[in-house]
Amino acid sequence: MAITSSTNTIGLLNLQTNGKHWNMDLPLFRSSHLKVRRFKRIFKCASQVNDISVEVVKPEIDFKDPDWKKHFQEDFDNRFRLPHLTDILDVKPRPTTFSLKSRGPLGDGNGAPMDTWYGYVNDDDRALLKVIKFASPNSAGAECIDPDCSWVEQWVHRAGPRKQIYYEPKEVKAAIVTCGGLCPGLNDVIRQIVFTLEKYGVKNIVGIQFGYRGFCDENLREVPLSHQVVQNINLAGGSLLGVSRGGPSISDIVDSIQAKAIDMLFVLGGNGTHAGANAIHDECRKRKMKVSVVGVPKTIDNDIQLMDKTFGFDTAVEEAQRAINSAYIEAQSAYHGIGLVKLMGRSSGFIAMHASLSSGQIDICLIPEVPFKLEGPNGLLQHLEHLIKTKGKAVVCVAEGAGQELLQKSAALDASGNVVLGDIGVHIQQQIKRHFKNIGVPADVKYIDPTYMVRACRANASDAILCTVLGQNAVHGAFAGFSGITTGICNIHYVYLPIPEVIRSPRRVDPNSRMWHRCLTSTGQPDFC
Ligand SMILES: Nc1ncnc2c1ncn2[C@@H]1O[C@H](COP(=O)(O)OP(=O)(O)OP(=O)(O)O)[C@@H](O)[C@H]1O
Ligand SMILES: O=P(O)(O)OC[C@H]1O[C@](O)(CO)[C@@H](O)[C@@H]1O
Ligand SMILES: [Mg+2]
Repeated sequence: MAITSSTNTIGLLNLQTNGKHWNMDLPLFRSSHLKVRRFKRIFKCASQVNDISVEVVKPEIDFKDPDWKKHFQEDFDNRFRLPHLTDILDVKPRPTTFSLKSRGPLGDGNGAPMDTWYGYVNDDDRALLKVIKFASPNSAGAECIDPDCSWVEQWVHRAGPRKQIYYEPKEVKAAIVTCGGLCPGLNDVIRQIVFTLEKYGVKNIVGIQFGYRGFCDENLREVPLSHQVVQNINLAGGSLLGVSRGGPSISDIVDSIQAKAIDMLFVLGGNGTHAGANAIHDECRKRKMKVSVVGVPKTIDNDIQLMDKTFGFDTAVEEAQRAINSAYIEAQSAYHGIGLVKLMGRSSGFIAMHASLSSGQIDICLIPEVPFKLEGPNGLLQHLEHLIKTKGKAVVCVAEGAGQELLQKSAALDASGNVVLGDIGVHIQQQIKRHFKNIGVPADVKYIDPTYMVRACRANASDAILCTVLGQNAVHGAFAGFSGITTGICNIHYVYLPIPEVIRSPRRVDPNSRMWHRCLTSTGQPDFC
């Protein structure tokens, strides 16, 4: 596998097993050798893995250079600089039309900003990306840049309304598109984008139907959006505009943006959608178009880098918890009951980990980041046998991407090119039944797969607030003249980030993190190696 170079990466681990290629960041120093040893241990654990090769790309920083911190910070500032219309176009700003001081009963949003109102964000405002000072690379979850774990400030741009804007609101045509899978809160974000655009004075707002596909399918017309249209859409789950995977080429999408005369494009989606948004931004730049492309990260999997969480994740966890509760009740009420719940999480086990933690009812949590064995003295089945003997019941939660090496490999891809996973839930269910039959111990296995139920619901309170802030900030970012950016929450502050930095690789549960250790403490499960 080719090693992709990433300037945010001090080292990069290229790990090959007989069945799989894993390309992982060593996000920051954390003693490469320690980390390699740990990965080797983890991967040897998986029963199908018998060939491991590991390569660590040498750190690019020369820590002997007395100025290395300065160089690191300069490089960091460059990487996190937000692309702006003025990078390629000679456009001049004008005073903003957004002011909460100037709102009148008609809400026309056209009042002049008041100099005495301190509600604007300064372009030089920053928020800290990393807030823990680790004393040692061996501290749990440590991310260190150098072997001494020196403190290096990493600042990112604060999100919010600016005093100067780069568009004439009355002339703006803004479009919103939602791509990928569903996620609770999509409608809340659409609604806030529309409200905020109108607050600036934008009249021409449209929705693109069914993801990127809607740009080029003649049967899919633009949907006019206004306060009235979106007023109550947050009361239902799903997306008013529809979603899809796959779709037209970037150049066809940009042709369509040009033909439709769109000035601002708000893109709601996960890592694939953001890769698309960034490519659209690049192509618009190449064509010298005055277009702001702004993302709002959407994924119940919570697999976007650098953010505290993505919208929809909390709601998905809450829904998942209901399924776990049902599995628990079934297991408790049956003789030798075993409840098994499969949850979404293609390559990241955040939903499974958080739902296990929040329910407090899980004995075994299985995630893609931590391989496990079914058979043998340290295997999952042996532990289940022990739980049935000692507690009389057991509840297991498995993320859909976990234990894929235990299943027959398939080459199938979805329309976006994502690998179609094997059904680990069904496999584990069958193996548990077979095992208990073989040992002559009765076991009543109840399997629950709430997959689409956890994401087709309406956003809960905390997600609704997050969606509101992100939707508003997306509009502020576009009016400020940024493009190729996304908006998120970072250490409880709201920030703008350049898209490439958040999609370098999917965010995964770190098996060395305190959160995973807390989950293990809560379930009491052993390592299944
Ligand atoms: N590398 C890429 N470059 C350009 N467009 C992409 C890329 N990857 C995916 N896309 C497009 O982005 C859209 C959504 O991608 P995908 O289906 O992977 O969902 P996602 O945004 O990752 O969300 P989810 O979290 O639901 O998987 C699709 O229309 C797909 O064609
Ligand atoms: O069936 P679909 O729509 O392709 O979505 C399934 C995928 O969506 C996700 O929830 C990401 O949105 C993954 O966890 C899951 O693999
Ligand atoms: Mg994706």
